[in-house]
Amino acid sequence: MPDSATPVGLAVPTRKPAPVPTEEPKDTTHTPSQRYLSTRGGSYGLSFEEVVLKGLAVDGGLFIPEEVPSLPRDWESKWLNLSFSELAFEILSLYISPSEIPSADLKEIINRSYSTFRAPETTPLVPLDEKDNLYLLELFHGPTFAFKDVALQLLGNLFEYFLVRRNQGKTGRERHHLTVVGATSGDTGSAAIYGLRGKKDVSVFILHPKGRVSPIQEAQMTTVLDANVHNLAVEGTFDDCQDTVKALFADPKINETLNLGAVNSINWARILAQTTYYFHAYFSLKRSPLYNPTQKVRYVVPTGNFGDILAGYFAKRMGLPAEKLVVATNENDILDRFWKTGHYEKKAVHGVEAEGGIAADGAKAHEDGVKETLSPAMDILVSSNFERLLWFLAYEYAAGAKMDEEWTKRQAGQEVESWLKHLKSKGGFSVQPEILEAAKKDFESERVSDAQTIGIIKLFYATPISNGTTNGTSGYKGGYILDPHSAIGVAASLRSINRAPDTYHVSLATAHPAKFSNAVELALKEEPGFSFDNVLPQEFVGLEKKEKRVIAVPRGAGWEGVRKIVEDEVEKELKSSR
Ligand SMILES: Cc1ncc(COP(=O)(O)O)c(C=O)c1O
Ligand SMILES: N[C@@H](CCOP(=O)(O)O)C(=O)O
Repeated sequence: MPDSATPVGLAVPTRKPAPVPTEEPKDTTHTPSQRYLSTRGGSYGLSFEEVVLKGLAVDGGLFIPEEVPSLPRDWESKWLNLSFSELAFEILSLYISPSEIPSADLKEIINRSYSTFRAPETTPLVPLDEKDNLYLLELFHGPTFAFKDVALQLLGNLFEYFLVRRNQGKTGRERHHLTVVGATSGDTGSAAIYGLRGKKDVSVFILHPKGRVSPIQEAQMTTVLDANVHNLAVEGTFDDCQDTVKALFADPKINETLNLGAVNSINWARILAQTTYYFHAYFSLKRSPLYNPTQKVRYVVPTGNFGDILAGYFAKRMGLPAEKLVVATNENDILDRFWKTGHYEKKAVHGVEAEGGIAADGAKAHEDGVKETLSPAMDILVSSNFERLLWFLAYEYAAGAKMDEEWTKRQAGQEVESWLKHLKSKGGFSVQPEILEAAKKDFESERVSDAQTIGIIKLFYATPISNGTTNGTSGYKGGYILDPHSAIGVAASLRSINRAPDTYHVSLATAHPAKFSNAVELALKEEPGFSFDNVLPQEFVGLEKKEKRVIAVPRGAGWEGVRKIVEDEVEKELKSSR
């Protein structure tokens, strides 16, 4: 068995062990920072620690805070020059009181989480076209080269902190053992594995759709040989993996015996952690010598499971002056169709879906409805976090009835539940015109085809960066190599700039291009001087040839088949470790 401190697969910085919590736990009655509701109407009075460890509410809903805190007075001047970690501390402290995690501990967890990032600014803001006010927010400088590291480094350390606190003085089967189950279309899996590999009292099971993640993503996950890491290659789509994970959470038996934990963005801590970079980008802009305070800011987000952009929505609700959040989808465009029509339907109903599963722009539809695109991490039909936005939209609609707060919240939960029942039974639902209007106040949306994605990768490689700095992806001076997901954001940004010139556009760059050789090679192989080897970080060289460990899950195994694998593997682990 490899030593968990010895990096396998990825060359990683050495991690410091988690410190023992600085204060004695005050039995089990940590004063909760605030309580959390379920988007399906339940209110369980749970604390931050409880929602982080549970992941999903028992009614199948997602947790949301009862109150979205407002920003402190003078936040703009007080936070202007803070580092990423200092900013994360200020934001997280609005949700987590020191009685739940003492401030010194929270600071230490945050600092440790971001010490693994390669960029000193953690998430640097790079000017892509200063004339057009277009900036790229590079979120891929963490250990696995994807934006997921920002939240999953923190979540891994939070899990560890809570488990150390719960398990003090306990031995053997008395110890709280967490069984993390997650679904991935490529990036969450490796970021979660990296955040949790070798951690005590945690087993990790990651389900990925076999053959539908990029070869580097697959290797990043399956070459990690730590005993507590289990990769499951599922015959099916990402949505099948996500449905299986949700079915496991809905099963009281496994939930009780194995203490399931979530690493997907259904876990509230993922969203909370991601709000930091929206603020960080805002302050990076404000500190720039060219900043014009009369210009507004838009954030453009390549979107799949709706977790990344939802963090922006929370930042906006807290008070960040984001004029709009722009949803950028690939050809799996359920979200774009929602903003255009008010219908949330699994199956495309507008003109782009042509007969025989071939769309007008040449995209192939899979028999299961998901198109395989050049941005595979966003090949998702049902975006789980959209449910959280639906709750807020339903809440505001219900508030029009001017009833008390309890009634309004209950009403919102019931509305969400009824929409989701329709999604399950009829494949879709429609919202009231007022709700669509409310959704349009904060959001716009764009759909970007594969052909457009390739066009954008080419364009920005061929166009020198306006200030001539070395870009963060390859060291190439002049042009910029975008990964296909980030390219979708940039394509949507250019369209948004046409509608809203004189507005800053912060386009979120969600992965390093080396993870997606297929799209990058397709776009750039004929460009003079281009070589994919120059894009490849040292950490990826030879990765695909390393020893792998993976469990195959045949089509038809169902969630019960996965449950059996999880139960058996956890039992083996517990036997060998205790
Ligand atoms: C590289 C990349 N870009 C964009 C996304 C979409 O993010 P979200 O699912 O939070 O909408 C993902 C996956 O989630 C991803 O891995
Ligand atoms: N694109 C994701 C899909 C899972 O999304 P999550 O944000 O809910 O974890 C991936 O790369 O796995």
